Amino acid sequence: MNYQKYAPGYYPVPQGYSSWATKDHIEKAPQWCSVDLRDGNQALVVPMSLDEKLEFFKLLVKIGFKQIEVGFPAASDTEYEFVRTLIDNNMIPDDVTIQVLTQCRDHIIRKTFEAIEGAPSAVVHFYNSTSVAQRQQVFRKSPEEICKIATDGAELVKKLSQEFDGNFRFEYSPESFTGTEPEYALHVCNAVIDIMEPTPERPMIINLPSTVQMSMPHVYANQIEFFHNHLHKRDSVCISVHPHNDRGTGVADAELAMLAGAQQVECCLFGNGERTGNVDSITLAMNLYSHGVDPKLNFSNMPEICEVYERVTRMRVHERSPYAGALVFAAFSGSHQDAIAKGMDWHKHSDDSRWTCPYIPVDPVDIGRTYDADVIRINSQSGKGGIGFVLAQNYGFDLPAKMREELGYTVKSVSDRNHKELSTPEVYEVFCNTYLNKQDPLHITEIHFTRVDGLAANVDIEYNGKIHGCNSVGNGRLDAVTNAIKSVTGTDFALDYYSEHSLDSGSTSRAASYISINWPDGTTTWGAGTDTDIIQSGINALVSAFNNKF
Ligand SMILES: CC(=O)SCCNC(=O)CCNC(=O)[C@H](O)C(C)(C)COP(=O)(O)OP(=O)(O)OC[C@H]1O[C@@H](n2cnc3c(N)ncnc32)[C@H](O)[C@@H]1OP(=O)(O)O
Ligand SMILES: CC(C)C(=O)C(=O)O
Ligand SMILES: [Mg+2]
Repeated sequence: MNYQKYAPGYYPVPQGYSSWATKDHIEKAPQWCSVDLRDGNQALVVPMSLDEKLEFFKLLVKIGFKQIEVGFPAASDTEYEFVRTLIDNNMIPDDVTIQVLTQCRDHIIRKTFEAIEGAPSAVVHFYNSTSVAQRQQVFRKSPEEICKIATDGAELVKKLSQEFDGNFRFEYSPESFTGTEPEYALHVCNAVIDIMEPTPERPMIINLPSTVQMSMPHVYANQIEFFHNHLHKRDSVCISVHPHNDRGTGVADAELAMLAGAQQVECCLFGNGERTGNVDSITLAMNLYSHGVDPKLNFSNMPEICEVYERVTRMRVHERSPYAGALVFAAFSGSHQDAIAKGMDWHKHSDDSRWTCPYIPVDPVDIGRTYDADVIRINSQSGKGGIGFVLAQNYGFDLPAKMREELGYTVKSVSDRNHKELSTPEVYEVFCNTYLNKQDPLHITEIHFTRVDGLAANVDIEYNGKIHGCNSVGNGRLDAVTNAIKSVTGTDFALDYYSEHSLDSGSTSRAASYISINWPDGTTTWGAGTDTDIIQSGINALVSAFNNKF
């Protein structure tokens, strides 16, 4: 790889434009502008059909976008028809403004106005490339000639906005801004502002795209602050950013730019868009949300958003896509699971309403995900805490700590041996097969208790296929049965641990019991039992613990 072939292609602003760096918090949501239906759409292998665009538009409205770039009407019949369909069928809610993109070329601008004629509220977004590379290689024009493309475009947009019926506002982008000298880009933008004559009542948008991301995010933020300080009619101009993600820092670009004075962010769901995509609206909004700032977008039904997005764009939401991916709340590793299970429990019983659960930046339930299916996932990296959590959450078994540890190793080894994740029912199956109500080689077929001095038990025990009748005594029922088992089997062991809890609520509730017994050779075995009768549940646990020795 010949790194000498490359050099930085960006143009930093002079020193003195980084006061944004003293801020560590974004205080309010920006004006969001979805560019899913334009920048996102133009990057798809198969652009969306009219019906797909309509469905996506409705999804964006439902999420709460108030400004939606709906297309590039001059690009194709579908794009044009889509815009006309929205307008002609009154499908644009009163509080939503549509936006359309056009190059600064006469026939394309005219076609764009035909597409939006009669729109209740529309932003005409016109652009031309200003970068050094495009001036040299694509347009082969001087800086002033390139500036004239912008100002001619602005003149025509302004003229047609007075000729066509509709309520129009304007956005201008010096496209390839990040490859443009900031002073020159500022000169072009100010020339456009001077023509459009925005007012505080009818502001225009100056969009500073990182068309191709070329620098680290702080360089971009400095550029935004430079514009914030030097744009004409600043009180009548909304600074917008439109970060792409070539260097993988689109979110950082947008966030630092907001600190530096950007008021609008153009973005796409799941970071769809040209090449590596546009900045991801979900990450940006949820980053605000997770800091306690109202993002003004609603992602409470993330599974539905993923489903519609994947179907209409034919793209895939990556498993690690922030906040939305299938695995972003999943913890496989033992120490994470342990901390999460304890954190969840702490939150259940704490008065502190703020979410601080370890390893999970937002409560999955807030965005329509579930704890059991999404959070604790079991494989060979898992630990007793997580495995215990899965059993407790889904089946109500609250295992004693030592037993949980033993089950943990058993479950891990099954996953390791089979080289696969274990589903919740599979974890339960391992628990049942290993501990629950085990009947072999010993099984109690009949049992009667009578109270004398202490407790007497008359027990029929099937052991290794043979039935043995036995009378025994003890200081309680479990003790009497323990003595009967010892006498029939000729073994010696000591009851070490016993606990029980109810499994379900109501009159027919079952009890779950856990018993460990110590053996003369120093080993310990565990068993679990269930029954509607609490005594029988304890006996089942005892028998299981006994059987686990053999
Ligand atoms: C960074 C971005 O995302 S910008 C948006 C990009 N999106 C798209 O291009 C999708 C939609 N585009 C299209 O469907 C087509 O490109 C159309 C319909 C707009 C135009 O189509 P065509 O005229 O056939 O082709 P094309 O786009 O290649 O035109 C290139 C010409 O436009 C000029 N041009 C390109 N962009 C601009 C602009 N913003 N302003 C003025 N002129 C421009 C080029 O210099 C070139 O000029 P030339 O004919 O003198 O060589
Ligand atoms: C049209 C412009 C804003 C664009 O998409 C870009 O520069 O990335
Ligand atoms: Mg773009």
